[in-house]
Parts: sequence; structure tokens; C-alpha cells
Amino acid sequence: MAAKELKEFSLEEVAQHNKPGDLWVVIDGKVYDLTRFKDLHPGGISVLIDEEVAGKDATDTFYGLHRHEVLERPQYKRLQVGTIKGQKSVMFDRKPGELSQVPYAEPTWLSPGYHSPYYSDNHRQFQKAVRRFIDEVVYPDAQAREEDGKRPSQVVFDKMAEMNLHAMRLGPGKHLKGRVLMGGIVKPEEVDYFHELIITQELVRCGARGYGDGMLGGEVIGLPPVLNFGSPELQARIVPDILAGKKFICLAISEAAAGSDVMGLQTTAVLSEDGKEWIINGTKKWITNGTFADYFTVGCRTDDGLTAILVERGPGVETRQIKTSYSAAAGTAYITFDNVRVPVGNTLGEVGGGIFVILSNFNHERWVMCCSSARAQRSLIEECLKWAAQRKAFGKPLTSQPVIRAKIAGMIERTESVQSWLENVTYQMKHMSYKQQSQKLAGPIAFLKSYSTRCAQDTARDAVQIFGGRGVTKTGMGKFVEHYYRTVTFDSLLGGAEDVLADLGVRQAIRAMPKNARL
Ligand code: HEM
Repeated sequence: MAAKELKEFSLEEVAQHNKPGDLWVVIDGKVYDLTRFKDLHPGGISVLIDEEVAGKDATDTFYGLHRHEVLERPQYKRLQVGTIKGQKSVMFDRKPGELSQVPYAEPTWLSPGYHSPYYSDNHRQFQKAVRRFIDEVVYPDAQAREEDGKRPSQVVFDKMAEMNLHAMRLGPGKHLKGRVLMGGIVKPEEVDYFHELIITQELVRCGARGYGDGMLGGEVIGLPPVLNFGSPELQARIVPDILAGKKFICLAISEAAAGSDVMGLQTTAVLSEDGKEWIINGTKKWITNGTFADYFTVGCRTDDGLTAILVERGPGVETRQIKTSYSAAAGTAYITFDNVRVPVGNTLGEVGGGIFVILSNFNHERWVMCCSSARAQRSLIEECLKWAAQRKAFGKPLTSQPVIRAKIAGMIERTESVQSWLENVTYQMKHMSYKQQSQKLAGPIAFLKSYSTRCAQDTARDAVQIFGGRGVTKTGMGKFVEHYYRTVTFDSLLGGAEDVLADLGVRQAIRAMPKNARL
């Protein structure tokens, strides 16, 4: 269909169309004919036929009540009949692939005129490509799936696999060897933890927490034990399909009766009489991606203690969805293992050495969560700054209220401190072996995560106060704030609850105290 021809009007011409039967308004230099739409308008008719709105430039009023994206929806776009002579439309929301110009909406290293010791030109080039890819391919699917609760679309997994993003989400390592990464922007041997931080932080900008976990949160925590402790045969059999986004894996540790208390797990693995198979019985709870996983990295109790075993979906494995505060897109599952037989070759690490396998995974998992929490808090700053600037109360923008500014100050201070600390820790990771990371960073990462998620909750609460009722409303202006406030607790629980982690950090410090240190 040919595009509708848009005429040019003067404000005086528009002013003639100010009655219910002939109703035009101007928003951002564009003229809309709302005559037929007024009866369908979710905000009602009366607000549109108000004498301050009908036939007038209602730009400020409109942006005080709607997100810009409303005007981008096809059903509303077609209400436009013209433009205002000599006036250009200037408003925009997010431009795919581009950096935001809102202050503090980007980390310092991405803000024009600022510097950072951590990022190279390659990181910058990589960030640009990842942002464009995520804005174009992932963001629309994230919004749609968050809404309908379905898992991320296979076509998105496939496209991410083409860029080898699933592999890169596991950080640097030999699993990247021979792969073309992000169209060749970065060579496998050049990848460091800052590249991984970039992927995680860019994904978080989708503002869809359940979808974010559905987007292979299970792989990020479930596959490293296979890569680090699985036999070469097991790796050759299952890893390629997982990195290609064709098969899915999850980490199955927590149980209804044991969360942080990993030693309290009750799922058992017993050797068959011929010693060739494990027979597994038990249950697992809150397992991210469990509903659609093909493989399960399972913590089991064996005669010698705790053993990690890779279980494949098959007879005796049942998964069902748990309804959580975020969308079903995450595939959070309750799992039952009922006499599930698994070849002993699927053992990950030493029999009885499961605690080491599980613990060695935690640092990376928690660090990924810090990357995501820092970025999500930053997105809220952008939401709040925009809202406070465009929303008027008592005849003035919200930004003119000191209490609002004080809340925004707190948000910015917290977010900047979290990101700076995160970048420092990431730099340490980049220069340490996996073993050194385990020895030296368990404490700092535990502190960072505990601090990040406490900051996140303060920021979520402040944002809701700034948005008022809209901060608890699932659609409209405050939809990302509502979403964040509803889901922020996930970060503070998954991978270790706040108090447990803070305590872990102190215990690590106490252990490292010199025996002869005195006041
Ligand atoms: C092209 C013109 C317009 C379109 C397409 C439109 C569309 C919508 C939509 C989709 C909503 C539902 C909430 C949301 O998704 O954000 C809404 C709500 C609303 N609209 Fe409009 N609208 C238009 C113009 C206006 C104007 C000029 C006013 C002037 C007062 C207005 C007042 C309202 C109000 C008061 C609400 C309820 C807001 C809330 O619940 O927070 N709308 N509109």
C-alpha cells in the first residue's frame, strides 16, 4: 500500500478542528486526526475534547501521560494526517544501536568526553555491534515474550548462535577456539571478561528480567561445570549443540528443603549393581530454564559426599513450571528425578568432589549477576530522569522538586559506585587464572553482589516513589519501573542471598588475617 501523503498545516488551520466530530491535535510537530479514535482512546474522550487539547499543540500534555512508543505503534501512526509547516519533529525514545544522550544513562566509558583504563578500541567496536544486534533482534522478542510468558523464540537463539554469542557468554576460554565471534570483530584469543560484561549489560537493556533469564541463564551457570570438569567424550557429545542454541542446559542444585545449604541436598545418586550407571532420585526447585532444558547439571548426594552429574532429559525426568514474580519466559522449574539412569561417564569432576565443582562456579555466576544488576539500575536512572523532566506537577516539571532530585542523586551515586567496583573486579578476573580467581575473588565478588543488590532495591523503591501509581502499573509510562520493582528481588536471592554473601566476604577476610597482626 502506498504511504499516505502528509499535508502541511499551520497551527491556525489545525485550530479549526476542535470539536468532537472533527478533532485534531498536534504532537511534536505532527498533526493527528483523532475524530474516530477518540471513542477508542484508552484515556477516554473527555481529555481529548478538553479546550486545552482539541485543535491545539498538546505535546507537553501528551508526554506527561504516554511513552513515546505509543506514537510508534502502527495502529496509532496511521492517525497522523500531516505536519506543522516549518516545524520538525524532534522527540525520540531509543534509537536502535545508538547510545543514549541522557546523562548517566550510559557507563562512563561510553559517555562522550570521558575516559576509562579498562576498555580498548576493540571493546568499543564490539559494544556497538552487540547493541545494534540486541536492539534489532532481541529487544522486540524480549518485550513480546515477557508479555506472553513463552520462552525466547528459537529464531533469536539461532541468530545469537550465528554470532557465537552463546559461547561468548561463558567468557574467555578454549570453548571459543575456531569460532567467528560477532562477525569477526573480536578474535577468540582476544576475548576477555570485559567482552562478556558488555554482552550481559547490553542484554539487560531489554528491561525484561524473566526473558533475560530465559535467554540461556541456565547455560551460563549450567555449562561451565561440564566445560571444566566433564570428560572429553561428554563435552564432544553435548557442548556443540548447546553453543549452537539447539539444545538447552540448566544448573539443578537448590531443593525445596536446601537452598544456600548446599551440603543439605537430598537428591541421591546410587551406583547400579554393574557400576556402569548412576540411579538418581530426588527433586530440585527454582531451576532456571528447567522447563525446556535438555540437560541438567545436578548436585547429588552420593556415598562419598556430594557429586555433580550431568543428567539428560529422558525416562524418569519430569519438569513443571513454577509461577514466580517474573514471566514464565525464564522457564523456572520444579524437577523430579525418579529412578533416572545416567552413565557414570556423565560424572562431573571427582566422585564426592561435587562441592568443589559447585563452588568453583559461583564466582562467575555472581559476577554475571553484578554486571546485570549494575546495568539495570542505570536503566532506571534513565527512566526517572526522562519522567521527571517531562512530567509536570503543580505547573512545573518534577525535576524542580528537591525531593525528586535527592532521590535521583542517590540512584546515580549508587549506580556509579557499583559499576566502578564491578570494573575493578572484572579487571582482576582478566589478570587472574581461574584458580587465582577462586582463591582471591570469592570474598570481593560476594561483597560486590550483596552491595549491588542492596543498592538495586533502594533504587527500585526510589523509582517507584518518583513514578507514583505508574510505578506499580504494568503498562504505560512506568512499565519498566513496575517490572524492575517486581523482579529486583531475584538478583538479591539467586546465586546466594545478600546476608549470606556479605557474611561469606567477612569470613574470607578473617581467614586471610595474618596470625601476628595486633593493634
Ligand atoms: C495520537 C494521539 C494519542 C494516542 C495514540 C493515545 C493513546 C493512548 C494510549 C494507548 C493510552 C493507554 C496508556 C499507554 O499505553 O500509555 C492512552 C492513555 C491516556 N491518554 Fe492518550 N493518546 C493520544 C492523545 C492523548 C492526548 C492529546 C491526551 C490529552 C490529555 C491523552 C490523554 C490520555 C490519558 C489521560 C490517558 C490515561 C493515562 C494513564 O492511565 O496514565 N491522550 N492514550
